[in-house]
Amino acid sequence: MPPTFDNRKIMVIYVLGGPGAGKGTQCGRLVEDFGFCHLSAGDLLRAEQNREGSNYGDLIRTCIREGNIVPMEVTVKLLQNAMEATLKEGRPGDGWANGKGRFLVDGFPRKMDQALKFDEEVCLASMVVFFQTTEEVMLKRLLKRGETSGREDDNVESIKKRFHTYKDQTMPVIHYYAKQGKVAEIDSTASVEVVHKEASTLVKKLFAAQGTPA
Ligand SMILES: Nc1ncnc2c1ncn2[C@@H]1O[C@H](COP(=O)(O)OP(=O)(O)O)[C@@H](O)[C@H]1O
Ligand SMILES: O=c1ccn([C@@H]2O[C@H](COP(=O)(O)OP(=O)(O)O)[C@@H](O)[C@H]2O)c(=O)[nH]1
Repeated sequence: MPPTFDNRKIMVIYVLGGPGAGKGTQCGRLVEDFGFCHLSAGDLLRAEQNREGSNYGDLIRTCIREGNIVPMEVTVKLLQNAMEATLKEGRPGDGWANGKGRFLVDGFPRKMDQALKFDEEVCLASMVVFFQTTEEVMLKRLLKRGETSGREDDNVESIKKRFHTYKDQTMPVIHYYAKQGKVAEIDSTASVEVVHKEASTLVKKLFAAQGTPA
């Protein structure tokens, strides 16, 4: 089966990094700069978990609390549906009309099976932006976020499990795309502003290389 989306019309950038590395924050800033559609796999899963009538609520809740990866079929379908809905809506004037669009896919793929399935059945990513910092920094940020996020996984026990899953399952994905020359690494230890400048420069370079207007 050919991929659902045509890479001549769709640009996808994967945004990866450990839990609390700053993926969501930086995606928000890049949306302001470039008008991307920001799709957070974690947010889509949490919305599905809370959707009345969902068959996956309990499965997603348990996986998230335990820091495990939800079976790929669920997440890939949610992303695919969200992309289709966005493209159908269209946002003329923002590079979205006529089935064209650009997406920041945040926190995905975090396991090899997801990466292979999305590449094969949905579309290829142009680049992986990889936010890298220490576990110490991530732990501190997540505990602070946990004071207000209401997230069931922003506690020490779940965070430790998420770190383990990240090293065990997600780092191989980053190595896989690095071998394809697609990974751009950014040290996200610095302030939001400093990290944002670097991320923004990277995206501009990608647009220039692809002949896409910023
Ligand atoms: N560069 C930064 N410096 C300090 N705090 C940050 C920075 N980037 C993000 N944060 C904060 O750290 C927490 C985790 O960031 P978030 O973007 O949610 O990470 P992720 O999506 O990678 O889990 C949030 O509370 C956010 O406000
Ligand atoms: O493709 C994905 C993305 C997220 N998750 C689950 O959602 C949780 C939270 O992910 P999110 O990206 O929202 O937060 P982060 O851990 O990066 O802070 C993860 O620990 C996983 O349990 C998943 O199963 N598959």
